Amino acid sequence: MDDEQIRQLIDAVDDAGVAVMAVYGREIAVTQKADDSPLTDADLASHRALVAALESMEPRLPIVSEESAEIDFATRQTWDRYWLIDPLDGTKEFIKRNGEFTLNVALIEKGIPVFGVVHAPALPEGPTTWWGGRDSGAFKRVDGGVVERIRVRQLPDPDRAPWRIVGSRSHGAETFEAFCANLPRHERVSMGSSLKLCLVAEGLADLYPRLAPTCEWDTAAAHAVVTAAGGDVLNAETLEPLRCNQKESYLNPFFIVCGQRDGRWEQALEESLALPAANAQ
Ligand SMILES: Nc1ncnc2c1ncn2[C@@H]1O[C@H](COP(=O)(O)O)[C@@H](OP(=O)(O)O)[C@H]1O
Ligand SMILES: [Mg+2]
Repeated sequence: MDDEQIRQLIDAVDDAGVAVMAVYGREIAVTQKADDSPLTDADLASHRALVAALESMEPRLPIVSEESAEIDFATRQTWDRYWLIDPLDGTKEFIKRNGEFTLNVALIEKGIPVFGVVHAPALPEGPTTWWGGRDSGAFKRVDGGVVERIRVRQLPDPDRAPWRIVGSRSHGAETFEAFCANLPRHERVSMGSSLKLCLVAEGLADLYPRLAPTCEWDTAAAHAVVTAAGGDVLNAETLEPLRCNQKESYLNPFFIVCGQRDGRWEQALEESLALPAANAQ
């Protein structure tokens, strides 16, 4: 991605954020999808805006969106590069109107999220965008202000500063608790959507254990930001980096997001994965 493409992409996600906020400002009609997850007009408005923008970009690449994902694996396997989007991540938080939802666009190359944009249009500090890629580093901009370079932090000595562990507001509380129970002194932060990965990318959280289901579109864009900021998104069983487009299903394995790589949490992960709740994926 060159600078002009990055600018175009960030503008496209900003514009889709405006479409989402138009729905946020009025009464939100919610329907249930086949898998029982909620869907609003905002998911669809954002999907349409992002797809139209990506289709106008060069080079033209295939697109997988949470709202248009029925593409068989045999076809997807032939793709070297494609866009993977979650038009509205944290739909439950959107409905609760707590601001913790995001728009997500990732560029996937040979299964690896190499560039990502995450946009949170309704945070108290103002509309916020994180982006990053393999060749460019990771950045954040709040409310159209200055662009700030971001970086993960080193896991502190817990006797001096507690580790900061971020978990979902709405999913996987049991396995999150089990993981935390095995850690040294720490504090817990609850957050909706891919904002959890952005907190790690910025060095505002140390670990995000996700020992509960997610899909590839939930994580890919923020995954690219985390790796560009010096962190990792690792399969919780193998500790190998997460990859997209390796199988028919879009489900991610359980994973852990960490800042600067450090083995001090591996024992806690092993112990929490041994629990029945974690094995019932
Ligand atoms: N049983 C399940 N299977 C697959 N994905 C799930 C899931 N339960 C939750 N998720 C994913 O978790 C995301 C929300 O995570 P969090 O609780 O951390 O905000 C949802 O994103 P959407 O809001 O885009 O549907 C959804 O994709
Ligand atoms: Mg999602």
